[in-house]
Amino acid sequence: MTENETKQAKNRAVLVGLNAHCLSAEENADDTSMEELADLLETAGGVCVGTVFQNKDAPDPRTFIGEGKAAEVKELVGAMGADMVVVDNPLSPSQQRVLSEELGVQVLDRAALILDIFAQRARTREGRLQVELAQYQYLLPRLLGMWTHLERQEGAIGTRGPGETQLETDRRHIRRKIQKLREELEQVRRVRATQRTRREKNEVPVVAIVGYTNAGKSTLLNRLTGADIPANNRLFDTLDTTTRTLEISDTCTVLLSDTVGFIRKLPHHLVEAFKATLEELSYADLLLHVIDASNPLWREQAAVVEQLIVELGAEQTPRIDVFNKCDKFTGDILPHGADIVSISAKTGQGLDELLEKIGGRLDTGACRVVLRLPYDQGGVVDMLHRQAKVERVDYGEAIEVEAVCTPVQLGRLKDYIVSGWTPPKEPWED
Ligand SMILES: Nc1nc2c(ncn2[C@@H]2O[C@H](COP(=O)(O)OP(=O)(O)OP(=O)(O)O)[C@@H](O)[C@H]2O)c(=O)[nH]1
Ligand SMILES: [Mg+2]
Repeated sequence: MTENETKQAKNRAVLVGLNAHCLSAEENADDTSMEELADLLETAGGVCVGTVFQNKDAPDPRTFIGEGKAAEVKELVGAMGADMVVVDNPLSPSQQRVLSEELGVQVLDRAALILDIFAQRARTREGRLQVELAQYQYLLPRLLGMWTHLERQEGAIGTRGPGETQLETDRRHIRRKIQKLREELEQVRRVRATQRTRREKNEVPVVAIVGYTNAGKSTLLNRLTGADIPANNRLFDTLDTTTRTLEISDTCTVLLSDTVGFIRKLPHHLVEAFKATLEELSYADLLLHVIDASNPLWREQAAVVEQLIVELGAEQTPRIDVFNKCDKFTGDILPHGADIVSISAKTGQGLDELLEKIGGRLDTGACRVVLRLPYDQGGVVDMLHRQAKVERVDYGEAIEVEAVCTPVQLGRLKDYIVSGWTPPKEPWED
């Protein structure tokens, strides 16, 4: 066991939540968000040793929960031997500092806890850079209070005393670091953009799996493609995108991607930092929104995902709602419809129907076209043999191909199509 793990295993936390009329739903705590907070704590490697909940008209500007409640929390911290307090609501940097001083232990809010989990989980270079960027952005306004939590990751930051001049040096240091991380990320992304262009040239439709954390996204990808992505019953198990090919039918092969799970109150810095990864969603030809139907809160969870899809500019992308864990489902009747399917990624139930729907979504509007390709585009013919139904190939002045293609392929091949299909007019072309 490393020193870090020993240290983390010891974290005993008191959870605190505040419900106030004047706070938005995003900022408020309730029973279910407190339960989720306990799951998050466990995922981060801590244990919950007590919970304090407070109802109040408005948060206290100084201590957030109010002096009296702070005293109560302090007592509980002492009695339970806790070394950390986690507040479900977002705290301002100064509230976080004041609380930490009054309680005598480290105080985190939900955003900081999620950041910590992401930091533990990120595996790829891009993932790590994104988390680090989000951490520094979170840290910058909090430097005065010195966030001991981060010291574990960045020994250099926390080991110095927070003297006034030192503080300025630290701020400058962090701003430089943020700048450097942005540049490194830019570099990584350029490489990825090139890969994406190559993938698009290959004309394979991209299907992205999205959904609330723990909904079963990785299990589904594993089940469909025989991949072996870890799928554990904990939050944010997957942080890095994995892509595999999947044969839907004789004429249709797709790329299927697993993505990072969403959660309520995802820290803003994190959404910002991960935006580039998540923007992959808007390049997808189809989204599979995996919903954990066995969770009584699936409606709320699905709404969070919907909202993030909009925020990421992917609301126009066609979507199939996949109600998962139907082997465990005991509640009301689930919605059903053309773009909805119930499955169990665990038992395999409903997967044929899902494949059919994916195929249908990508195949509908398939039509027979004649293409004329210059000889230097011979690769397209190979692609058509793999991805579409080729009926005839003539090698004359140019290569003439008659094939049945899906709408996605048609769009991409439009420059070569000589008959059978005219690209739809863009609204501004009239
Ligand atoms: N009963 C049942 N359990 C399932 C099903 N699908 C997934 N699970 C379980 O749900 C838990 C989470 O599954 P994952 O596939 O890791 O979920 P995920 O959406 O990838 O989660 P994150 O990567 O954390 O966002 C695991 O314990 C799975 O075994 C299902 O159809 N039925
Ligand atoms: Mg996963």
